[in-house]
Amino acid sequence: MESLNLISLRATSPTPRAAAGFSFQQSLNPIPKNSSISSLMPQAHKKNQSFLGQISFPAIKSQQFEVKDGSSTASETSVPEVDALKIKEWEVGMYQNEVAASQGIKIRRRPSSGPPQHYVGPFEFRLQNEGNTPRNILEEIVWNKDVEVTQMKEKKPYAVLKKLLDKAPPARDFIGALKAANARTGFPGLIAEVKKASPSRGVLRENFDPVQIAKAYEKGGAACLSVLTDAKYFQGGFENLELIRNSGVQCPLLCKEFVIDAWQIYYARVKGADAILLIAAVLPDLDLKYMTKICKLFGMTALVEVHDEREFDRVLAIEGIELIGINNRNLETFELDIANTKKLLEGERGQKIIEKGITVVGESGLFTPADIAYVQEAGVKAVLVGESLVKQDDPTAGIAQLFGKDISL
Ligand SMILES: O=C(O)c1ccccc1NCC(=O)[C@H](O)[C@H](O)COP(=O)(O)O
Repeated sequence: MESLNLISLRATSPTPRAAAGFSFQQSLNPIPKNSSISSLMPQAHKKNQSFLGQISFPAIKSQQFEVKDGSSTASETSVPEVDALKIKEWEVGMYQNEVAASQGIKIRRRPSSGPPQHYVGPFEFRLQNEGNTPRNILEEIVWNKDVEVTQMKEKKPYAVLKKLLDKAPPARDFIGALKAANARTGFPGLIAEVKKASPSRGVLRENFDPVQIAKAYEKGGAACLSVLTDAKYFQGGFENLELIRNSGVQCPLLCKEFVIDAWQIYYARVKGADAILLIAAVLPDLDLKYMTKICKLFGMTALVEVHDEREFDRVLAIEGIELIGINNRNLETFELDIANTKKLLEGERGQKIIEKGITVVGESGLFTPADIAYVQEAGVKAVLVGESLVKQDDPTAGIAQLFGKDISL
């Protein structure tokens, strides 16, 4: 039975929908042109489409991205907000969860039991139950991101970003930089992470100057940099990405975000990102395909992250993916095991990677030259390293220590 816990009681803000979060109408991902919603449904779910028949999809305020002859446009349609429409939005949100679940994705994109907040006069109550309580940290991050992106999109809609895109400097070749570093040093190309804190480790560096750290990494021989842009859980920000981009640092930059909406790719590009992280544990195949295409359109690289065999197989089946990260950290439990990289690259999967010419990045938990040698032996051509470098007083020296050699030369 559902437990009824009063977990918050506060005056409502002037914009209760935004304060409550989980407002779905602006957070629907754009649906590729010429796709009907039923064509996006897995077969197993097609029989269960009672609510779909009643939804007029064009009527939902949505932002649709169109790709035509290599050019991109975004359009917005508005309709009056009515209660019935809100109910439909919930149904669509739940449907997204269903599609994801059918692909083995355990992370729910948003709460499945309806809006968690209930308004009684000026007060707000939350009824806690399994459907509206995140099951793990990754799910919590994703649900919060949904609210955050909805609010950011209101401030900077596609039309605004499109104009800013034209002014952004061209994207740098992320994979090219990794390959060149690998060829030059004989070690995996290094993506060094500019990260102040993380949910699993807390604050990693009190005295955190993103530009100083980025310059130290570049000096130490990093091929590329990864910049955390999430503020709530990692104490990062898009301002860090922008500051580093404008500081004269030449390394291509990865926007380390929790992407749930194509709008975030536009925003990252405007802020100077050359690459962006797409997490297979969060994004269904259709999103991965679609977002990868948007990245290509912008000259950006998608780093598609997997943690287990199922995610790896899904991603290997998608055409056009050139960079795959194997995360040694389970983002639901925080468990770290660098043997995960080896396990996933053994046998047929490793063979497929070679045949398809995909570059693999070993991610997380790399602290010593032996760790680097271990994942290199497993088949990676690049590594993504955060904690062991960012904690060093001198991150330049930290890189030489990590590789057991000065790789800047
Ligand atoms: O690190 C976390 O606590 C975490 C929690 C939830 C989602 C993502 C998380 N980390 C992202 C990463 O995997 C790392 O930042 C990255 O791979 C570098 O790892 P490390 O070298 O171990 O800092």
